[in-house]
Amino acid sequence: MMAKASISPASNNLNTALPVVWCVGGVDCSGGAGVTRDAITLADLSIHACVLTTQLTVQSNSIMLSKESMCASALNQQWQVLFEDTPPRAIKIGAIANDEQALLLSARIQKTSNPRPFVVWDPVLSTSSGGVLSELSESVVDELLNTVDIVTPNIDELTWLTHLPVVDEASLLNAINRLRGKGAKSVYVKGGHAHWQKNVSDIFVCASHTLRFSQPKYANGNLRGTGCMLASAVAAFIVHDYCIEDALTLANAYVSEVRNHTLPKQSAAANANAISSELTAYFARTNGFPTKPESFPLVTFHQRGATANEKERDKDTLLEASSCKEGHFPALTHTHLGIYPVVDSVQWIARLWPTAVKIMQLRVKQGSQEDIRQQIKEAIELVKHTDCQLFINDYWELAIELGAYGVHLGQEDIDTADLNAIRNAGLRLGISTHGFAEIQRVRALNPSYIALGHIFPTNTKDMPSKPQGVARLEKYVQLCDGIPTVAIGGINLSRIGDVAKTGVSGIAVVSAITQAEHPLKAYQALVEEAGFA
Ligand SMILES: Cc1ncc(COP(=O)(O)OP(=O)(O)O)c(N)n1
Ligand SMILES: Cc1ncsc1CCOP(=O)(O)O
Ligand SMILES: [Mg+2]
Repeated sequence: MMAKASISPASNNLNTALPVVWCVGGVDCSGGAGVTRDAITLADLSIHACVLTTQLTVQSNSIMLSKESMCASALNQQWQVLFEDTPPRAIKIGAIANDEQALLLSARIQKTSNPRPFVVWDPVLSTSSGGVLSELSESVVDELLNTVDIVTPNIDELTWLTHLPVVDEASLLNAINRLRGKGAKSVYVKGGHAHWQKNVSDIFVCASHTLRFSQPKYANGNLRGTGCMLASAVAAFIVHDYCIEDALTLANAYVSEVRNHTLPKQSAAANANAISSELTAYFARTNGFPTKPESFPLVTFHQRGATANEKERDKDTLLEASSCKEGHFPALTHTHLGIYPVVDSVQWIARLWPTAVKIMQLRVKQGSQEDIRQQIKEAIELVKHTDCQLFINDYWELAIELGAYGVHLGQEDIDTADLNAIRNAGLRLGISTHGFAEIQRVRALNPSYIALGHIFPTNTKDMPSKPQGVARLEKYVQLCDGIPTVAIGGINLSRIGDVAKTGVSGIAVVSAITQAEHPLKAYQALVEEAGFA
């Protein structure tokens, strides 16, 4: 499983109906960007926004006339009055007018502990109409970088923060490294202005890994404030308890859906009514939680090595990211999978196959290579002339050599396994995932099924991630968009009914069968309770 950056949002002291996020930034009197855009985005994602104003900008959709900065003590008062009443679970910072404001904010944030809010800094330098909003000295920028959890510049802002030109992939990575060297815990650079890229490719870098988020090139039309929207959405999804990788994936999909939803379509109706379409295009429509599979970015992932050659390896993976393996793994023979027993010996396969089970997995975690090889061989032999689709966990080379039906791999395995060899040998491939980012990573590989877990707490395996629950499972199934899905983790007779209602294609279980007093009866009861009979 991909290592998740360890970031957890604080919880509110107040028993408010909605979680609270503070937006700190400038008021754009046209409503297109700034804290107005933040508050609308947050409300759209079921968050209450408190607004701490740093400056009033007098601007329309096309021109910025002037700005009036708030003095630091007025900003301080806003902080004080809100803090007792509606403490934030996250803070989204936008345009900071000057050093005084910035130092006040970083001092306040550093003193806020227990619970400590998650802080996103979108370092807005200027308006889309060209007005400069922020003048910060280098030491103050560094202070802020060391205070916040994530900084989200676009390419120009990255240059502003680092004083480094960013003109291609190498200089982009160099500037990100500079930012991290200055103390930024994690950096998310928006690639919208990266003229050298074929697709829009945003990049997230933290201490342990790098993720790329790619979308086809888009036109923003008259839509403003998409950077504010993205950073606010990240704060919102963190507060809704998503890990940072999933929060970024969801925020990216959210902005994409708002854009698609807002910009005029090239339809006859839009053309006939071009003037009003133009006008409405300034004003982002609300969207709610993103759900459309086509608006989610392609995600590629690279674990950062601990060796000197790290830079080179990062580069390799990033290049590889754009060429994400083409082709599909073979489809499953039966896609209504039903109950999917995952067992640790060939004896269990022998015991269960008379049930007419449609899919099983041999997951052997102990024993000599010779013993494992023998078990895989016998298991393949046992199900050879049956309907049962047998997947071999981990041992993809043996699975190919011994002619298995399929292989099941985890997130780390797909970094090292030869996926082309598996596909060329005609084996099916199932892959484990643990959230939105991993699903988007894996969808691009066109596997035979996607496993989703762990849904409930489990004693069978130590899981670094949190249980996902049935509500998220339902969203994951929708995102898999027709690729067969398998739910796994802590699923038993009392939980299986709710799991089956999500529309998942199969339900994998270990202990509910292998620790049952009567495993065959337990299998049958699960089939019936899930409505798979
Ligand atoms: C159906 C199914 N889903 C998930 C897993 C877990 O696989 P993986 O992440 O490779 O972890 P291990 O099983 O190897 O511990 C699975 N085996 N089957
Ligand atoms: C292998 C695995 N991967 C995610 S959860 C899990 C174990 C599931 O076992 P159980 O069904 O006993 O909770
Ligand atoms: Mg495995």
